[in-house]
Amino acid sequence: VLLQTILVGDSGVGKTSLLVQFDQGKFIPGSFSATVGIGFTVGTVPISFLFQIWDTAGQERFRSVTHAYYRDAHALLLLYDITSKSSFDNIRAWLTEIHEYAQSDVVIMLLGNKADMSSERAIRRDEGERLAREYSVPFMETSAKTGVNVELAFTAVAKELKHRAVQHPNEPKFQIHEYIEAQKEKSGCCSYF
Ligand SMILES: Nc1nc2c(ncn2[C@@H]2O[C@H](COP(=O)(O)OP(=O)(O)OP(=O)(O)O)[C@@H](O)[C@H]2O)c(=O)[nH]1
Repeated sequence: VLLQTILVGDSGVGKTSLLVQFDQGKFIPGSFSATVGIGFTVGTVPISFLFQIWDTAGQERFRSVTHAYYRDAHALLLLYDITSKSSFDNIRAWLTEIHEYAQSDVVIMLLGNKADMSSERAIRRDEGERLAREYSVPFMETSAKTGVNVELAFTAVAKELKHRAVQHPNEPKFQIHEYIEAQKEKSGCCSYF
């Protein structure tokens, strides 16, 4: 099964960095040149599902190019930057676009990236949580720099997709929210913030 996950969000929120951190376990500082068209990388996740990951360009002028890719996506990681109010405000616009172009059963997760930059924080954690609750999507803060919650974000999405794919009628439904909360407690993630 090939699972396509797309990272979506404004330019500079850290989509490419998050992908590199997940795929290679490292942070390469400095700016990547803005992704032109569609960046592409393949990574494996612990549950050995092949993930096909699209890293979409956040820049307005590339949007028409990316619409076509929403249709085939199984999951969307929607990113904002916790130091950028505009990237947070634009999440609603991204969600509108997602609802317009993506499959109705697409798995969506909201991520507040750059959680390591606490001194420049512009969006409180509970603001992210509230927005996520409003749209009934799971949420966590991540850092492509320190790696906090990066593995968890991708793993939770992969598990959700796997359970959907192999769901037996009598099996209890996978609860992505509960899974994330349990993992967060285990890793003590939240003391980072
Ligand atoms: N401190 C910190 N910096 C980050 C983090 N993630 C990304 N950055 C930095 O933010 C800048 C933008 O990151 P990119 O990964 O290029 O962002 P992008 O969303 O892929 O941007 P586009 O390709 O333009 O859409 C770079 O300078 C990164 O080094 C993070 O978690 N913490």
